[in-house]
Amino acid sequence: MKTESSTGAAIIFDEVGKSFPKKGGGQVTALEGISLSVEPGTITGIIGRSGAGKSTLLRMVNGLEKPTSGKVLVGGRDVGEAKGQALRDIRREVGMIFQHFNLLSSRTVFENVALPLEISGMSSGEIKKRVDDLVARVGLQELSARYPAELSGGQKQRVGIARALATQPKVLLSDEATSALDPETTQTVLELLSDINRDLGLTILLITHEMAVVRDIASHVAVIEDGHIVEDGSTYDIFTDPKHPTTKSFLSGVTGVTLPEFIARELTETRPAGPAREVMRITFVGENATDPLLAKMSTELSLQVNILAGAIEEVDARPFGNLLISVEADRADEARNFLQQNQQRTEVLGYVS
Ligand SMILES: Nc1ncnc2c1ncn2[C@@H]1O[C@H](COP(=O)(O)OP(=O)(O)OP(=O)(O)O)[C@@H](O)[C@H]1O
Repeated sequence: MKTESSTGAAIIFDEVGKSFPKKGGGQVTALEGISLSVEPGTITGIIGRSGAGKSTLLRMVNGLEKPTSGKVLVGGRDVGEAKGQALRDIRREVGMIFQHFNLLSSRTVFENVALPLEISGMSSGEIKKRVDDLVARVGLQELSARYPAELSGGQKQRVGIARALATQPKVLLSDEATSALDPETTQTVLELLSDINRDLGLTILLITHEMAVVRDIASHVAVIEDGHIVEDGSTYDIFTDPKHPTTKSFLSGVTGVTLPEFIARELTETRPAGPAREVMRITFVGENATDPLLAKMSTELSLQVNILAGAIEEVDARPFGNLLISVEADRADEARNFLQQNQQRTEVLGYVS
């Protein structure tokens, strides 16, 4: 089902800084030197811990916060400089959804979605048509006359999404929109956001503290820490080849591949004297991700490979595998060369006797 189509707008952060006055004098620096280009029609995740600056960054896109330095451009327009009608125009093009939904409890589903259109002065006939369409798009046509208190969390977020889309925005901001939902409901809401992105082409910028959300929906990701972007790129590249320790720590819970406890306990950083095995992580990426490379390596090199843990996952609709193996330490170089020649990444985790 397609409502009136819109096209996404680019969002550009150009050397953005933001500080707040501190109680009792001085300044708190919330963001510093933020440069990031969000392409029109993409879904970008901003991930960071509490207090990293995510909300401040997001709120600059609709002018709820103004940068102290640098510029934020939405569809080429400078949000920080915009005032009056120009700012209202930008805000109409930027919808937002929230962790706690922010619905009006005294209004029905229909009336909540209609609110931004009433404010914009649209006729009631046009409002009815647009709202019915949006309520159907988010799958709530049967519940249009219900009040928020009569809805589940997932249904409330669907109302929030329909309301955010009412003014046919070019950008949708999501402020931890699935953090208050259970995992199953989170999946259905993320799928709805993906469908909306695909059907309407609007740009989605979402903040989260969960890499699983990024994996499931975003094509790009920026990792933010203490007000700085420490790493950004395509979700696939970040998942398969993270560089920064913060990114690695966000990923450790989500790639789901860890050493079994009895091996982790024995693992040493340096090779022990005597016979030993090297433990390595192999990241299978791209077209070779599902190839039976290990079997091939074992046969071609006559090498005994022990598989310790592993999984194949999908990121941005592309497979990547994560395998932890051990091989005889004396022949580990041969194994690494073989894998690298087949375009796979390896990382030495340590040694066991
Ligand atoms: N209005 C404000 N006045 C003073 N300091 C602020 C204000 N808003 C944010 N800050 C400070 O800026 C920093 C970044 O806050 P921000 O809310 O953007 O982080 P966050 O990553 O969204 O955190 P959370 O996930 O907990 O919401 C924090 O140190 C915070 O205390």
